[in-house]
Amino acid sequence: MPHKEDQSEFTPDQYPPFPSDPQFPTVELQTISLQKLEDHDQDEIDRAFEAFKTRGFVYLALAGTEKGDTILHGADEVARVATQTFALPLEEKLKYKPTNKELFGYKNVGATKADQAGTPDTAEFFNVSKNDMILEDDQQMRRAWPPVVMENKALFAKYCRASHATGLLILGLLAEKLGIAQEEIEARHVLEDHAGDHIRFTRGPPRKTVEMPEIQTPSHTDFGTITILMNWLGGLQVWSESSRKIGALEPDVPGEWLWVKPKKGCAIVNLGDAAVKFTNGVLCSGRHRVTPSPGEQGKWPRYSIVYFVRPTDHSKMVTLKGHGIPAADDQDQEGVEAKQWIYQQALGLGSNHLGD
Ligand SMILES: O=C(O)CCC(=O)C(=O)O
Ligand SMILES: [Fe+2]
Repeated sequence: MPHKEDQSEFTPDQYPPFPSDPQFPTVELQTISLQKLEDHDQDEIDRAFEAFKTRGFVYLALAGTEKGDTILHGADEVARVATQTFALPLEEKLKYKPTNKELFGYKNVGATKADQAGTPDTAEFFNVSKNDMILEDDQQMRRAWPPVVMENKALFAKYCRASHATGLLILGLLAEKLGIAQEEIEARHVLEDHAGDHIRFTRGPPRKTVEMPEIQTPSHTDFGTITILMNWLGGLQVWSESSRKIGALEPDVPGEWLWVKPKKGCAIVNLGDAAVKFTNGVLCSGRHRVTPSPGEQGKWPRYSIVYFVRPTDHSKMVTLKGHGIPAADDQDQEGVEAKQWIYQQALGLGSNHLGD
């Protein structure tokens, strides 16, 4: 078992606040109430729709609903498991590298290029597959997981179910606004069907210098449909201008990086490239990256817990039909399957840790 001090790496009670210095300009995101969305509050749905069309990112206030409370409290527990996972020796973690054109398992520091010059990233990830975690105890998993993950399977299963359902609730409401049939969304995101969905633990090292030149996670848009992110320290930045170009490594429109201040009681929810694809660019997947935390916050290692909702492996990646979706020339085609589509996006980001 890991030592007790390994767990002290995640100490949210001790974190200083995000600095209010103008050298760290922050983005204004809409705060959307999960409870109001669950209650089908039309004003809240309209605000969420606008935000996902223009910026692709919102704060989602979680407290007060069963799913929201599971994510809010579960994220702290998952982060504690993350500290134990990352505390394993590197050679042990490397036994869990991705295989089979999937992104599950361990991504070591430096496995991705942070820029065109090939500068290595500084964050490590561990991606825990939804489909393995939601199995009954007597069912065969597709992959091997470290004992610390296996011991917490029930926690992960609960977290996956709550996050998946929250993502689907939002996607269903956005689909309704666009006139997309609910079955089109549901059929592509059946919980038990195999998908690239996973809980990602991320760990970024404390900042080495005030200048903080290094990038923990390079500029990207998420590949899946919707992402539910829990973080406690600053470091996440979004590109100020929205873009609907799928797959580019760097921003393709002029703008600047703005910090996303973590907000207590809220998840940060953003759409991914699959949502852009399904809606022919009506919905936006916000470009983002992770740098070391600003100011005093940079003294702590930075953890985040991310849930990626992705289309199931055999879903066809085509533009869906709906009154709010401009016609696209792929609408009557078969489309590439999601698993292949996502793998290609990952390779496009310069990942060199992926098996095939
Ligand atoms: O750590 C964060 O705040 C964001 C992580 C992220 O963007 C990702 O893992 O895709
Ligand atoms: Fe991301």
